[in-house]
Amino acid sequence: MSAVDKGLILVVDDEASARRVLSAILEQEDYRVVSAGDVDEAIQALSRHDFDTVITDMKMPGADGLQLHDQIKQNYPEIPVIFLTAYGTVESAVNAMNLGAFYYFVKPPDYLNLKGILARAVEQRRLKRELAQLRQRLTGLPGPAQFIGQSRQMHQVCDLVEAIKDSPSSVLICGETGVGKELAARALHYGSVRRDAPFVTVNCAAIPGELLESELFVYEKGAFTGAVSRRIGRIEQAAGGTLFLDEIGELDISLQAKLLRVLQEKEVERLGDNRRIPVDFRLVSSTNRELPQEVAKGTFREDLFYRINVVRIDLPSLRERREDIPLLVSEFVKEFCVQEGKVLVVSEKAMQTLCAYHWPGNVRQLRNVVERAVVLSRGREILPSDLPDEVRGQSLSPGSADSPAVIPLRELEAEAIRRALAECSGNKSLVAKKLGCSRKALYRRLKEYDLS
Ligand SMILES: Nc1ncnc2c1ncn2[C@@H]1O[C@H](COP(=O)(O)OP(=O)(O)OP(=O)(O)O)[C@@H](O)[C@H]1O
Repeated sequence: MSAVDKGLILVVDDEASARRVLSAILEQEDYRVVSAGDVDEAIQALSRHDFDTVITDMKMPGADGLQLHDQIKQNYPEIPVIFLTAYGTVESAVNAMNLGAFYYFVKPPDYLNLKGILARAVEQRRLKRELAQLRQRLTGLPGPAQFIGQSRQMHQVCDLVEAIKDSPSSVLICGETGVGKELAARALHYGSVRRDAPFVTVNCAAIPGELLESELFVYEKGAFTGAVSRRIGRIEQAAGGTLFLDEIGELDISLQAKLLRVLQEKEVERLGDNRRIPVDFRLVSSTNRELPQEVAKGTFREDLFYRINVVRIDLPSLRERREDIPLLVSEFVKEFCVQEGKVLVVSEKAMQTLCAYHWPGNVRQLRNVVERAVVLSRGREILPSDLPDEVRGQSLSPGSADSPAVIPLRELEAEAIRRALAECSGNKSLVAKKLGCSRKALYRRLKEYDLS
């Protein structure tokens, strides 16, 4: 970061000369500037960079400044927006200020005045950012969970979480490793009426059988070899709150029977003194196994399966919702830049590489890759060279270590469209040209594969 870096500004104007003049003036003042010629470009830029302020023209062909303002207020409410407007649109700019815009100037603006207002906007943005960080530190982690994702699948998950959060019914969260199952469990708890009671996690895969039993149920001194003092088991600890059994598919068959009894009788038998204690908790479980298959094999009790699976939440893998990758990347970059004290953006090529990878470890892997890139990056941009070899080197060639030997044609076609969209920054005419199909055919496939 330059010692005099004053902040990152997005300038939006359909007139190239107006963009150039304003950008040059701001750069002279030690602001960094990204410019966009229309609202679509501006929205793409917003998903990639963490702007301190947006300065936008009001009237533009297609979507106008007001629509951009709406989008910013919805998705990035902390970014101040300054309007540049012609005399004819002053009324709209005043309305926008009533809806939360920071300021407006009639074109051509008095640049001295504009610089003063911009400095205040940037300062306000920094204060809000600091406040959010302080709040997060004060409330302490683990806290309420925040799902990042705009895809249709993530909207469906969030709607389901919202609909069932206050119900006492048991929930089973299914999905591959790293898709956010624990995050969903936290969202359920911290969004619910139980939020002030404990959220207790037990990882059934990480704790061996006998120890797991002692984790779950109270044990007394001498209850079994190694038990030296009295302690409240996890089930009792979750009283009034949520018990999250991570990887429930790993629970051995004798513990499955004990858990089933607890769920049926709403009582826990204390290990060691055989007293029965009433318990009230909501059970949320997660698994990356196909439990019906385990039931069929006899390794998971059918009666327990029905008890824990009253409501099922399926979390999609990251490759099934690639449109969320740019947003996840930019949020993780912001988070790790704060941690590392850096200011970084992701280069176009690096973002394309991230969007094209198939992410077997899902969001966890993406988060780790971004953290590593932020730590390694030496310049102002994250480049493909800051990404690990496996992410850079992946191709759709059959038989490579990570990719399946046979790729369904639909998947190949959807992948080709995603890559072209990323390469052409979403310009549909160019995408259609590059793919050698008509715009109409492209739009049909975009709809069919749910790509935006
Ligand atoms: N939608 C999301 N938005 C933001 N962060 C996410 C999202 N999904 C997952 N993460 C992050 O990815 C990491 C892994 O998430 P989590 O532990 O919830 O996954 P999991 O499905 O429970 O994994 P496992 O099956 O391996 O236990 C966490 O750091 C989590 O915060």
